[in-house]
Amino acid sequence: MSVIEIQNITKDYGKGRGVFDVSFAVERGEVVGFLGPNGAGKTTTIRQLMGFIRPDRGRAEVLGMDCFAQRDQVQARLGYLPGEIAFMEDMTGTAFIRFIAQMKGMGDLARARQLMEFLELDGRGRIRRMSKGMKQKIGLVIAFMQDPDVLVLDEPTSGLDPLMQGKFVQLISRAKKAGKTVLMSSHMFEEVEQTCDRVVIIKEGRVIAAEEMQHLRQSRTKVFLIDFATAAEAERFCAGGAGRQLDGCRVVLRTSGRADALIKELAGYTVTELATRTQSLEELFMHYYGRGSK
Ligand SMILES: Nc1ncnc2c1ncn2[C@@H]1O[C@H](COP(=O)(O)OP(=O)(O)OP(=O)(O)O)[C@@H](O)[C@H]1O
Repeated sequence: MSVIEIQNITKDYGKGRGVFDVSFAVERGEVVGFLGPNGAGKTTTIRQLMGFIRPDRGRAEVLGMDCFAQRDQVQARLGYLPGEIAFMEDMTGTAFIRFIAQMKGMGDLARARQLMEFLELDGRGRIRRMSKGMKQKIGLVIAFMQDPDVLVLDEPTSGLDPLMQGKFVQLISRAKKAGKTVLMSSHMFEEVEQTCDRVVIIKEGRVIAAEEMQHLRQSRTKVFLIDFATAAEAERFCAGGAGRQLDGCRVVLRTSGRADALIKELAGYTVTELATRTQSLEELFMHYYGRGSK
């Protein structure tokens, strides 16, 4: 049985807004990225998973529990980071974390303290005066402090600086090693690439692709920039195969093949410069986002 199971959920807000017939599952120990452009339906899907809203049709389950009918149990078992966190602004960060821990029936705050230290969060000030990044750290401490088996994170690194984004990646890696199950929505391609086993891509309320990260990595094309000693050599190379573009003494080659064949072919030429660039994950996703819904 999958840890998270979403079956054909539809939440129709009218005028084509909402989510439609969304299905996917997350297995135990898997880290899945939930990606899509603004307004695609990521938060709407996650809110149904948390039991905050009831699907018009379909069913969402976590650990075998119905997310709406058994929402109290589901919410108690999940580590959840909302996209927009509602804080008690007059409390200090530490007091708020303590308050949530009490509500969750947690006696031991050692893990919360460790997380605050790891994220370099000084929780003494009032939340009202905190930056977005500091508030996000509070949200992360709350999501992780119970050491939950399942984590659902909506835009976890929004507002975090690159150093803290790196720390977040470490948090996820540790969670994965400990066998936790993670679903996270994100706009940050780099962190998704570093953390996720699989991605589910949603566009205009519908899932348009679900891919293994390994497969995505392999399907990225490489771009080689090859400078030849003479334009004649560049022309000769260019005529030798597909995907080659001539620019004076330079040839731009796009390929998803291995570099080995290219290197062997180039041995017959005088190459003055060779540079390579891999298509970024962002470019690859743009290809999906740009594609029409199925
Ligand atoms: N309560 C609501 N009433 C009406 N429309 C809504 C409601 N909640 C969301 N929507 C609409 O549903 C669509 C999906 O919104 P959602 O917040 O799920 O997108 P998202 O993928 O999380 O986007 P973002 O990355 O911008 O947060 C949007 O068009 C949004 O305006």
